[in-house]
Formats: sequence, C-alpha cells, structure tokens
Amino acid sequence: MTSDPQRWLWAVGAVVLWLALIALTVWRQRRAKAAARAQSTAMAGAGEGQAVLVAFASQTGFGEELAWMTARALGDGGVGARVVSFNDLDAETLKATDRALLIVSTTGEGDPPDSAVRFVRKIMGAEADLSNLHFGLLALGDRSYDAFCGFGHAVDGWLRRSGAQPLFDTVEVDDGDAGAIRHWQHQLNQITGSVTAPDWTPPAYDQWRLVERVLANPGSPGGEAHHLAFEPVGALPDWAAGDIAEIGLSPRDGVTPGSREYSIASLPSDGRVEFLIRLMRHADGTPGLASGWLTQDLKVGDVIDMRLRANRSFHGPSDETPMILIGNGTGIAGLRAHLKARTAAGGAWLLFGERTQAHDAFFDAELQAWLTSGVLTRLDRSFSRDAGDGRYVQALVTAASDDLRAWVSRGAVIYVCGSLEGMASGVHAALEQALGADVLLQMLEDGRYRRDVY
Ligand SMILES: Cc1cc2nc3c(=O)[nH]c(=O)nc-3n(C[C@H](O)[C@H](O)[C@H](O)COP(=O)(O)O)c2cc1C
Repeated sequence: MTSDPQRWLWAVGAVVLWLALIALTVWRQRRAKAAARAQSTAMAGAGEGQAVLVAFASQTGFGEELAWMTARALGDGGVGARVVSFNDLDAETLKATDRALLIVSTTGEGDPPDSAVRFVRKIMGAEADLSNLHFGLLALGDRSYDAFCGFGHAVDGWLRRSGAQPLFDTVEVDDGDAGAIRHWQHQLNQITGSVTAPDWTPPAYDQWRLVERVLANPGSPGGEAHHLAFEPVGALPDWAAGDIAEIGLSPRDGVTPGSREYSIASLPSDGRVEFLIRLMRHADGTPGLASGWLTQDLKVGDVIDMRLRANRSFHGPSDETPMILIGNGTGIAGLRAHLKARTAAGGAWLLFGERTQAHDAFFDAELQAWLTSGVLTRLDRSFSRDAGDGRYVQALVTAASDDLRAWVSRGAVIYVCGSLEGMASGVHAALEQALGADVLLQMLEDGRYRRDVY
C-alpha cells in the first residue's frame, strides 16, 4: 500500500469524480423521466380523476402525433386527457380507467409496433377484467397490406373479450385517409359534447426547394438511387436523426394525391434535408409515381410540399452508448443521419449490404472519414454481386456474432434500417442466433433494438 499523500489525494479525487459522474447520470435519467411524465399528464387538466386515457401504439410516429392531437381536441372541449405509450400501459391502469381512446398502428405483416411488443406479451397474453372500461379505437393501417389494421383489430378483440365496452365502432384509417380521421374527430365531439368541430388543423406542409440531385450509383446493376437535397423556402425547422419526411404529392405534379415517407439522411446543422431515393419501377418498366417524379421529373429549383415528422422510436441513444447500425440499400439514409449526429465517445459499428463495391458503396468518402475520426469504430460491408463476396448483410451479422455479443454486453444498442422484405427478417433471425431470442426480445422491449424498415 502506498503512503504517498499525493497519490492518496489523486485516488480520493478519482473516486469522488466517479461518484459525481454516476450521480449526474442518475439525476439526468430521473429528470428525463420526470419531464416525460410531466408532458403526458400536462393534458390532464383539473379533473384528472375523469381524464380520458389516450394510449398510442405507433411505429413511425403518425399514431403518436394523432394521440397528441386527440388529447388537445379533448382539452379544447373541456375534457381532461392523459397520453401514454403502449410501452407504459398496464392492465391495472386499464382496469382503473373509465374511458380510453386507443390509437393503434400495424407494422410488418399485421404485427404490433415494436413499442407494443411488451404489452402484447405481458398484458394481452391473458384476458383481464375490464368491465369498467369504455373505449374508442382508431386503427391505422394501409389496405395494400394483407392484414389491414391487423394489430388494431387484435387489440379490439382482446378488449371486448376482457369485457370492455366500445364507445363506437373501430375507426379504420387507410394510409392516413383524411375522411376517416374526420370521423374520429366527430367521435371526439360526441365525447366532449362540442357542437362545433374542435380546431383540428391537419398537419401543414412547408415548402422546400430542390437544390441538388445526384445519381448516387451510376453503373449499378440495381435500380438508380438518387441523393436529393432540399432547402426550406421559409425557416429551417428542427429535427433529429431518425425522423421522417412526408412529401406531399399533388395532381399538379402529375401524380396521385397523397404523400410518401422517406427517412431523412441529414441534420439541421446541414441546413437542408437530404434523402437517398431509389427509383422504383413497375413490372412493365414504367417509373413509380412518387419516386419517378422525385428522381426524374422534378427540376432543381422546383418547390415541393413537405413536412417533417418526429419518429421517436428511431431516435438515437446518448453519445456514450455504443451503437450498432445495420442496413441495406437506401436504408443507409437514416443510419447516415445517426452517424452525423454522433461523436467518437461511444463508438459505432456499421454493417451494410448492397450490390457492388464499385457502384453501390453509398457515402463511401464520409464513412472513411468517420473511420479516421473515430466516430465509426468499425465498418463491415458486403456486396452481394461481387465475385468472392456474394453475401447479404445478415451474413455479416452471423460472421460477427462473437463481437456483437461483446458490444451488446457493453451496453450497445442496435438500429436496423432498410427493406422489410428479405433484409429485416434475415437480420432479425441472424441477431436471434447471435444473441439468443430472449436477449433480443428483451432488447426490443427495452428500446435497445430499434427498427425503421419499409
Ligand atoms: C414496414 C411497414 C409495414 C406495414 N404493415 C402494415 C400491415 O401489415 N397492415 C396495415 O394495415 N398497415 C401496415 N402498414 C401501414 C401503417 O400501419 C400505416 O402507415 C400507419 O399509418 C403507420 O402509423 P404509425 O406511424 O403510427 O406507426 C405498414 C407500414 C410499414 C412502413
């Protein structure tokens, strides 16, 4: 043992600093939780006892947005509301609730959003006595999928079997259909007793100008992928890595009205919203409506309607948390925003798959620079059409199983972005094999395994 007082002083100092860091981390976590609680009860109003519970199960943020609009509409009509995510919802809360409005989206092939997986496993696995509960359900979906509103219907069935009573028939929303949302609004009026419709302004579009478009993969054996950049005509809004842009399509542009969603590949500090968009082609070779318009017809200087939407389920972890990013194709867009947002503190590992090294190594110069600066600790890429490789990204996951386990045991989070078909299920199966199905499920429920797939 040393008797050097200076060494002792250093040692004590180090311990004090370490304890202070722990205290700071705990305090920050508590503060964040308190802020989230304060936000969700902010709508409760005076009579919190009778407040309507507004619960949302949302994968890409639309349902969450509608939940807050629902709470505001109720509040404007004089009825208190409390907003919670399905992640924070339990049977006790439902049992003790008189009225609940549930906004429930469907993902995958009729699957629950990731944030509802815990609820499905722990709560919906058994029937509960919910005979006191009266509920209204807004089911979000898209008729182009076989299981239209599949998870919404599953929740509806479970509530009814548990004795809960519907306030009205489930309102189904096909691809954001405004008519169905107006119908929901009408049901809210019944609850508040308002004669006039609450001020439910549909989310407004902002105007953005195309300032740059570059073909990102000339010579690729795959479909053309274009790197587009838009600057706002007005003020630059704020957004975070993981967020989504809804691009408005109008007949003016020769395409069917509606909107298309794309992962944002840049940050506000870039001063512009960037995308990597693949030109989709129909079986007869004609370009897809939205991707054809954006990558071919739209000219630099043209102005489009666009709004940015928070996609909280794909927001990043703290700087110190190691991050494993997995993706394929244009899925690198969302992952690039995360890499842009990172410092070298926690370390990041990108596993990425595409067709050829020569033509499809998207953002290669940036990735190399991030490797040099330490933002990216490790880069594994596979190119399925290259001689001597021929692997998809899930094969990289399998090959690196030992290291993946080591990263996860150091607290790493896993973010997957890219195509639903093939990639997402292939990567999921490879991760299950590498980490164990229980570990992966726990990570999903804890928000340590997050997906933005399409
Ligand atoms: C990858 C993916 C899978 C989807 N699967 C289904 C589905 O099986 N059934 C359905 O009705 N809608 C499906 N949808 C459509 C969503 O439910 C719809 O876009 C909804 O508005 C999303 O709401 P959210 O942002 O709250 O998650 C899917 C959407 C995506 C992106």
